[in-house]
Amino acid sequence: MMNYPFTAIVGQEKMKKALILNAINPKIGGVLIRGEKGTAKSTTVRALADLLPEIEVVEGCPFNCDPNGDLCDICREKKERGELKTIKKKMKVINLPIGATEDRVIGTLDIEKAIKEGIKALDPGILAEANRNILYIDEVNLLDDHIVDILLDAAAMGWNIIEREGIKIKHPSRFILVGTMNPEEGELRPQILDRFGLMVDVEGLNDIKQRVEVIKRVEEFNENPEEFYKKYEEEQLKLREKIEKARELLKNVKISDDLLELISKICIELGIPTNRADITVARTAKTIAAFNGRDYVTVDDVKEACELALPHRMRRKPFEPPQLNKEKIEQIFNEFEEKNNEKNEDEKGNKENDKVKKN
Ligand SMILES: Nc1ncnc2c1ncn2[C@@H]1O[C@H](COP(=O)(O)OP(=O)(O)OP(=O)(O)O)[C@@H](O)[C@H]1O
Repeated sequence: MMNYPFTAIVGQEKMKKALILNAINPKIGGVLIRGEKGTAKSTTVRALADLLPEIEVVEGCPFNCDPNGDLCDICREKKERGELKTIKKKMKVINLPIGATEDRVIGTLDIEKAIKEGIKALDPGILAEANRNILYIDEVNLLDDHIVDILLDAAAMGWNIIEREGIKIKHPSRFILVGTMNPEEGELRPQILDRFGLMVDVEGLNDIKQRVEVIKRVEEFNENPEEFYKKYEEEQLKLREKIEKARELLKNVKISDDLLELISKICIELGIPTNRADITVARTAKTIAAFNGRDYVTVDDVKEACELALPHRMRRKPFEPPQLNKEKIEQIFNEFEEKNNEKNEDEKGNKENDKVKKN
């Protein structure tokens, strides 16, 4: 069945931005989307598939090995023999259903065959498919604890490791974790919360015009998905190209030491212990700059990145919803801008003094 087009989602800009940023830069580390029922969370994640770029993978590899990155045993042998061929493949959204068993997630291993043939004895699971793709979990807060632990281990190491009766088989598994959840059905364990690069709170639309537009578009889409898609084809193409360009530009995006200091100051003053926070804010700010077609980061990019990367990392009591201390952040940004203005004034003054001296 055809997906509802991403560019036809009404409003919900923050959720759309967070997903796009991850498509540009997988190193951001995914996104957790929290919100009430029926606010287009799952529709938007599924719609992202159409916008995803192509990546280079080893031809025929069930784990989508990166020819220039970590390789599974089969690809490593091929490389040593000089037989490694690469092809381009579109990134995908891989669904992890809530009821998935451990075998389905990590794959199944034929032990007798594995002794002789190694990794060839593995029937790949979801973690294989998810390598270098988006791993999507709807209702991630309802996922079985045991499966959560498997995901956390794989995410921490970048490898899926299967140990059975003294035999150890592994393959690369670096996925972009995207989860959606309705907080009314329970909060998420802090360990998994911290694994998401970004977090977005989605609220239902409160504008009559926007809500009417949703009814019209969804009805039109259901009546004739192909026709509906055609209406948005050009916009989809434009956005895909913008993502593609941003991926190229990202390599050259620079961030000043002043802005790095600002990021760390914010994290310290908000009492966020993990350095992962600073790193993610910086990466996200660079990616926002690239999406806007710039090769340098601005204060506004940092501000937007903080709003996406920090809320779920704030200290809070157990089971309290994650929330950003917006006033505190605003204050730090104001101080930064005041200091910058003073610096600029001083520099201007110095230049004028120089002029006077020269004359
Ligand atoms: N802003 C929007 N733009 C377009 N369609 C929307 C919007 N908000 C809701 N919808 C439509 O409402 C329906 C419900 O959306 P969806 O299933 O994605 O919600 P959800 O947030 O994932 O909630 P649930 O957990 O109930 O599935 C879909 O048909 C979707 O297209």
